[in-house]
Amino acid sequence: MTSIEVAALTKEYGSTRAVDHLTFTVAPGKVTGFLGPNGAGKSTTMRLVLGLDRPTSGTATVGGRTYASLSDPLREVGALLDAQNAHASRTGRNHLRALAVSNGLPVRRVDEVLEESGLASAAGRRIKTYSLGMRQRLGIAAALLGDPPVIMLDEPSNGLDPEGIIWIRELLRRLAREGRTVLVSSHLMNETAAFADHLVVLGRGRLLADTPMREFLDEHSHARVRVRSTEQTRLRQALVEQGYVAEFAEDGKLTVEDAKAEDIGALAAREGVAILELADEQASLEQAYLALTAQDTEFAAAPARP
Ligand SMILES: Nc1ncnc2c1ncn2[C@@H]1O[C@H](COP(=O)(O)OP(=O)(O)OP(=O)(O)O)[C@@H](O)[C@H]1O
Repeated sequence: MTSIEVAALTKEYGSTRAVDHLTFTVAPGKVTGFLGPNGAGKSTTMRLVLGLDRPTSGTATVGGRTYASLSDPLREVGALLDAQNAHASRTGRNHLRALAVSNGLPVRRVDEVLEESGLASAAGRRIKTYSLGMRQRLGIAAALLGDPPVIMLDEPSNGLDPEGIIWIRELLRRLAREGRTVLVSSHLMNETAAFADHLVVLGRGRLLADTPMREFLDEHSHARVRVRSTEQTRLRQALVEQGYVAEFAEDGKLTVEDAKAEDIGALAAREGVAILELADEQASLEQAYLALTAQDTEFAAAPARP
């Protein structure tokens, strides 16, 4: 079982600290979602794990060894960093064949991964005719070529259509079930929640969260009720008196935090207020994530002037 270990990792580009004293471990048998806004340092961290860049300080290792010291790297770590860097005038199949041959991998793997990534029928076409989604699939096929126990994918859903997004989700789940170590970056919380067992969140190069997905969900998505009645102001008053936080939404409905529909319905009945609409709602996970990273977004839009 092979983990990815990042320890006190720091990378500076001139005066920019892209990765700031980062420590976390990516465990086998799980999909770990690597989240953070643009510029948070996700790609830099992955590049450092792959030895494509040298850390300013700290270490990034796979199974206790640096990538550069692995004797058979493609059999140990499969990675998708930039799907655009394949040789555009080659066919998809030839691109994978060249990779297999130069890395001493069995050529039969080429057809297996083409099949697995849904590219079999396009394998004879030149990569320059591929859509962005097909290039992503080709990049993922290349990452799987050596049948590695560790897989790192940087924004693999980029350019994929809804069918492709479901495919990647299922692929990631399967790779984790097979006991592999799977690290997948994204800047979308809801997308990540659909496949990740564990979350590592970065903001401006720093670690903001390293937590099981379940715990993040329990902690950050709370129950809330939306209610519309014949007497909204009176209902709100009654709710506030009972200790609820109840605010008017733009559509005139009341939003009651940390509440259940059945309790609010019962309270309205006691007050003699007629309910017109009543629904349980989960606060958006995306909002919790945005709140977590709000201070650390490099390219946040300036707030609108009133
Ligand atoms: N080669 C480089 N030279 C100078 N600065 C760099 C270099 N690579 C990354 N950076 C800077 O380091 C910071 C982290 O970038 P990085 O690409 O790792 O973030 P990211 O989380 O992957 O974001 P994105 O989702 O936009 O790819 C950014 O401020 C970026 O501008």
